[in-house]
Amino acid sequence: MTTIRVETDAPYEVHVGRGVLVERLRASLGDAQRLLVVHQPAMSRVADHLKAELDGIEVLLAEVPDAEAAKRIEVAQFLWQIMGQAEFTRTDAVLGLGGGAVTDLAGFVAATWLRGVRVLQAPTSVLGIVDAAVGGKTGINTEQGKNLVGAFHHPAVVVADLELVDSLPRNELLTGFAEIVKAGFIADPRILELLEGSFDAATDPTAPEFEEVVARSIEVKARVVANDFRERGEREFLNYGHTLGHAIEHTERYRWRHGAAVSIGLVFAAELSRLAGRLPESVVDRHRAILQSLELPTSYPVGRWQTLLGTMRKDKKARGSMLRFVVLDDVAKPRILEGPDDSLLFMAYQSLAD
Ligand SMILES: NC(=O)c1ccc[n+]([C@@H]2O[C@H](COP(=O)([O-])OP(=O)(O)OC[C@H]3O[C@@H](n4cnc5c(N)ncnc54)[C@H](O)[C@@H]3O)[C@@H](O)[C@H]2O)c1
Ligand SMILES: O=C(O)C(=O)C[C@@H](O)[C@H](O)[C@H](O)COP(=O)(O)O
Ligand SMILES: [Zn+2]
Repeated sequence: MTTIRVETDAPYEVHVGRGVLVERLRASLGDAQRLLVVHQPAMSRVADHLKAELDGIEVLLAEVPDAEAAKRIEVAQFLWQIMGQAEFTRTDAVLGLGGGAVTDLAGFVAATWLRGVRVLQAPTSVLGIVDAAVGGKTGINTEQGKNLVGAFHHPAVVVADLELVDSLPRNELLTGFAEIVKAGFIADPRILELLEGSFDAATDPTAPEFEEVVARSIEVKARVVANDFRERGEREFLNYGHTLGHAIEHTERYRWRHGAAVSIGLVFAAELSRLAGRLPESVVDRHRAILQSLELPTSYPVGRWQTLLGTMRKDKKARGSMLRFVVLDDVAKPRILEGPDDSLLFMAYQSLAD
């Protein structure tokens, strides 16, 4: 088992290993008398197993709709209702069991119930393990956009049991790699070398290369959120590729996976960096080559620019009417580009055409 400590004002550990779920969760329950397990349909058998194993505590199971359909106020309301009926108190705890959509939702419900109860995160997708479950950003979507309502709320522990990843479909596993590629370009070039060295090994959950890219990505995230939990500076770099990525998810009515939209967003941000005179073309090409080797999309139909631009104006990095983007000066040299000309943005968008 690998353990990575996140040194925030309320430090916690991220455990990654096989068969570690029950034991690590049990060790982190503290004095909770009730545990609300918020899980995706794909995790219902694991949730039943947890209920049987965690004796001495009342375990409430709440299955929520799959993927982004869970990140809605109606689903949060359903969970608040269960907690109210169970007389859930401040010593009780919530567990997010599933992909990033569920860890975001469970974290949000824990952050808001009684103004904050403990949340334990058990991510089961690659994306959830390397990114969503770590760092304490929680939230839900609204009609207007992605993650527009949420709270910063540290998890008490993150337990990533790689045995659960065995059932993750291959395409879902690969979309999670968009965030791994992001971590490589903003902070850790070794991740990119490992991916380029052998895509097969790096994406095989039983291979040491997979464990290394996963651990390195978590370490990138842990370092950044320890320095800047509330995103007043450096944490914005974790949003590389997300300004357009989130707008695509919204425009596509959340039928796209986050990782697929971020993949296109990464190419857009790299092209914007190049057009702004910062990044050599070779590094932009490297983005495309790595993402395409992972079977992730790197192009997007032209003709949706005005809708996407309107949605990007609601991005959390915007200040008033000024759009702000994470760009690169080089690999591992992220910067903020403030208020680029619409014409520059449009040129970057046009470069996404097939
Ligand atoms: N809070 C953060 O810092 C942060 C970071 C990155 C992404 N996110 C959010 O995470 C979400 C994306 O996460 P995701 O890609 O995991 O999507 P997801 O949670 O929708 O999961 C993707 C699919 O995989 C299935 N699945 C998950 N684990 C499985 C398993 N072990 N076996 C079989 N099926 C499994 C799910 O049921 C779903 O159908 C987005 O909402 C995104 O905004 C949040
Ligand atoms: O943890 C962060 O900070 C990130 O930006 C990580 C992103 O991968 C993640 O998708 C996050 O949910 C985006 O946050 P948002 O603030 O842009 O909604
Ligand atoms: Zn993301």
